[in-house]
Amino acid sequence: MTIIDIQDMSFKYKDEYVLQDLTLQEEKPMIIGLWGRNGSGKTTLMKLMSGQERQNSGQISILNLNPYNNAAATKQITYLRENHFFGKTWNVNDAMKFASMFNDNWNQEEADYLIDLFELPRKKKIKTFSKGMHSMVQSVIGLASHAPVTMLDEPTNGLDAYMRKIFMKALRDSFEEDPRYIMISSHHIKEIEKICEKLIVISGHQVKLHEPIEYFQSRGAILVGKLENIQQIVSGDDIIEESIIMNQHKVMADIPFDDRLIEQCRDLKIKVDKASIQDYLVNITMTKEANHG
Ligand SMILES: Nc1ncnc2c1ncn2[C@@H]1O[C@H](COP(=O)(O)OP(=O)(O)OP(=O)(O)O)[C@@H](O)[C@H]1O
Repeated sequence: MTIIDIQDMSFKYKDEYVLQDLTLQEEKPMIIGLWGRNGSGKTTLMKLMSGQERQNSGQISILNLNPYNNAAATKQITYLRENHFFGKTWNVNDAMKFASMFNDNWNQEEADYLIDLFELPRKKKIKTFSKGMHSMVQSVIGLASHAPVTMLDEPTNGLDAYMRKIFMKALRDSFEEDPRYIMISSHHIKEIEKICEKLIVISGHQVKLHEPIEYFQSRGAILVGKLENIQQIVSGDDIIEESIIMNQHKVMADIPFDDRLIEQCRDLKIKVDKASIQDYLVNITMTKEANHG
């Protein structure tokens, strides 16, 4: 069954395109990461997929339904945006009651378990909560809703290291109990790489990459050595960052970091390391001019 089918979809605010001719297809449940630089359009994509915005052109189909203005579709979709709005006087119990009315698969037992796990006070007004506590309330709703398509926008925003760990485990446990399509956006790639099966990278108004997480874990090499030696291995088009340090050339290349590369570099006296996923992603989503300074 097709879960997500987005074809040549474009969306603009006033005259400015945020997403242009974007295509994305998903056929199976998974936890998937959504990464992109600030303003790349992650939130906008989630809003479109949850029917809160309408595309200017192209098609969006979620579980074979067009989500815009469609109650049947939105019942299957949970989208928790950053700084989700809660009523001014609401406490955690009120928020759960409200969320349960809009989610057919609501699991109150899981909500209760997560509220205790996150140590959230049930009777205090949510508006007095810290940023991290606010994020946790959103995560409880996101997970307890058990919607076939769940989207969490920066769910770990404001969470300390301990709570991030707890949240990630809760997310994994919830998914294992009931596999569904859970998309989480985050700037903390190191954190989401551990639980995501795939990663979507948004850049240049489109899905630039949509690959298994292993692709990112094996891609991106940093080479340091003589330029003429590096050029024997790496073509100019593959170079995504370069600099000169103490007469040595240092480049990051968009190539696989594997045994063959290590061997080639050894023969040519080039020092080679795997680039971090974070640095690799930043470089492949930067303009060429900015990277070659
Ligand atoms: N309501 C709006 N009106 C006009 N422009 C908007 C509006 N909301 C977002 N934008 C613009 O759309 C672009 C994409 O914003 P969006 O919030 O989707 O990015 P994002 O990838 O989620 O960013 P971040 O990582 O900073 O949260 C930005 O240029 C933003 O300024």
